[in-house]
Amino acid sequence: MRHLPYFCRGEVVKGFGRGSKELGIPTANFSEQVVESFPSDISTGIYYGWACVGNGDVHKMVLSIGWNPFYKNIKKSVETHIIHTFKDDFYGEILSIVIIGYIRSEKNFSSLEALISAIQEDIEEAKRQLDLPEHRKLKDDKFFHLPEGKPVTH
Ligand SMILES: Cc1cc2nc3c(=O)[nH]c(=O)nc-3n(C[C@H](O)[C@H](O)[C@H](O)COP(=O)(O)O)c2cc1C
Ligand SMILES: Nc1ncnc2c1ncn2[C@@H]1O[C@H](COP(=O)(O)OP(=O)(O)O)[C@@H](O)[C@H]1O
Ligand SMILES: [Mg+2]
Repeated sequence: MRHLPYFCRGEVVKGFGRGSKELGIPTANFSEQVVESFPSDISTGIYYGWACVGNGDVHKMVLSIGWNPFYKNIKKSVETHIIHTFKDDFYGEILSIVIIGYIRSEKNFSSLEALISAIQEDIEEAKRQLDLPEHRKLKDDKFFHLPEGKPVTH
């Protein structure tokens, strides 16, 4: 797919607060400025890749780009669920990600449970894909070791 792998860094901002509360799956949302900096022709949908908060460890992640049709958002969002348990929230911190592969398009669902189980399947698919040697190597990319504080995309 075009644009992949895509490296991106930006501040974590507040969303609608649904991820943790309604879905039990928190997503770190990028600011509008970062969302607008994405290539306009990048497909909306669900992706997998690697992510790190500040200078922390690099973890597996799943990412959603789009309008969340289940919730009919008006603004496009780019949200990362990091496959790791954090002790605290990290609003205001710099999140660095590399988007590696596409999983599926965004969908509407007939129930919250159906949305949650689709996301859980995405997480399992991401875990499997990211164990492949060609995907694992991006975990060690120098991008993750550059000094933070430059919320610049490239
Ligand atoms: C892996 C993954 C897959 C998702 N798939 C869909 C989807 O197919 N349809 C949809 O409406 N929202 C989807 N979402 C987005 C959730 O609806 C969204 O993360 C949730 O509403 C939390 O939003 P918030 O950060 O504003 O609280 C997905 C999110 C993730 C992390
Ligand atoms: N594993 C995780 N992945 C993503 N965000 C996490 C994780 N653990 C804790 N968080 C925190 O939860 C927040 C996201 O929760 P969420 O309910 O989606 O709220 P919001 O709607 O404000 O994005 C993130 O901004 C981050 O501070
Ligand atoms: Mg969120």
